[in-house]
Amino acid sequence: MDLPTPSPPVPTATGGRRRVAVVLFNLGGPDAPESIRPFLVNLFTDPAILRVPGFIRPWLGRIIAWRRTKPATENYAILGGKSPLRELTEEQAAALEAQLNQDAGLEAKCFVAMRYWHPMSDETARAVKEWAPDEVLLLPLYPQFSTTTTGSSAIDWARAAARAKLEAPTTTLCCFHSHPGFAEATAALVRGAWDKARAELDPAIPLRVLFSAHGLPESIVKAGDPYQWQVEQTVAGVVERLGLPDLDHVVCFQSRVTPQKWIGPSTEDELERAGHDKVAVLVVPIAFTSEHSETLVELDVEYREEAEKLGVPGYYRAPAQNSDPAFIGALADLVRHARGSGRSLCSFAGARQCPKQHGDCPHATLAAAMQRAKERA
Ligand SMILES: C=CC1=C(C)c2cc3[nH]c(cc4nc(cc5[nH]c(cc1n2)c(C)c5CCC(=O)O)C(CCC(=O)O)=C4C)c(C)c3C=C
Ligand SMILES: [Fe+2]
Ligand SMILES: [Fe+2]
Repeated sequence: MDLPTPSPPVPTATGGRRRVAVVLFNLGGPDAPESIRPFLVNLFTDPAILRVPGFIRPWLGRIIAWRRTKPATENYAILGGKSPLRELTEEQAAALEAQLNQDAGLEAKCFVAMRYWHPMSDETARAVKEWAPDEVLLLPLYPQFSTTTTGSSAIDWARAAARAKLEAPTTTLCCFHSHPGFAEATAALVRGAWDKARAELDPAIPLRVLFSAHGLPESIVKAGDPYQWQVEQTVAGVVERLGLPDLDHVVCFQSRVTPQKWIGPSTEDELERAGHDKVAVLVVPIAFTSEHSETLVELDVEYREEAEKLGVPGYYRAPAQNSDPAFIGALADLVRHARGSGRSLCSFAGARQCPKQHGDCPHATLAAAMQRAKERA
């Protein structure tokens, strides 16, 4: 990917170890039942999510959030009334910080900026400013780039950083969908789950892997989002490293929440096909790097029940990466590469061009969108 606007490294303010603030982006989740409605309002009034004219958005977003509150509350009730995302992301931040601080010449501090619930960009940008870093690295915890996730977080960060008068040189990492270390770490987790499932299952029953990614409205992909293509790249990289010849596998999409047409096949349709084919399934979450409501409720409760009803002869689930040391090692590698790249928007070493989006690439236009957000702040 040709990514614009180089920002050359500057000498350290301290003259000693370079102080690098790493800001981990994630979506965020409610921390109590009463946070569910305002969290959903934040989500559905985001222009990256609800793509309608600006004057309608605050109204329509609140109506959609109001309608979504009941099913979301039921889901979070299963998890004790809150999302585990904040704690899990903070654990990832602490593990990454420990790895990075083993590097000579580097003093790293990892911060968390959630898009729709606390800690959000404004409070994190103020904390980063107070720490006075020599440079800032923005690290999405979404492996694949979508304007609805990484793009939205980066734009929100640019606004918040400008308001906090945080002027340290900043590098934004766009994605790491087929980074070798990430693919290796993910494949090891899938392989462990596969071996466990195979050991439990009747040897006569075939096992199919369902790589289940978060869905997106089809219109967002048609508008140029490289997300679906990058999900396919992740799956290809993981399958290559699994060492399971002729693996029966499919990429599918879960968590449809609006009535528009979403990209497919849906994970539910794939469960139906597995029931029809009488094959057991190993479901692998492939677009989230930590457990949250869509893995712990949708995959572990709802789809499991659905699979039973559909006559699927076995249902297994691979864990999300969370603070798996190999995954954290891959993040550390990404941080080292990105901060040394001399670019303000950085891809990872060996990233392949997205064939459809090249020339009109959302990563390339992200720099301009971040600049506009900064100017408007
Ligand atoms: C139009 C709506 C949505 C789009 C597009 C969307 C994209 C998207 N989301 C994730 C990852 C997560 N989503 C989470 C929660 C969540 N997402 C939506 C809607 C859209 N997401 C809603 C309404 C919610 C709230 C929960 C619910 O009502 O079901 C979460 C956090 C879950 C938690 O534990 O709190 C994550 C993470 C991706 C990767 C993505 C597009 C690529
Ligand atoms: Fe979502
Ligand atoms: Fe691209």
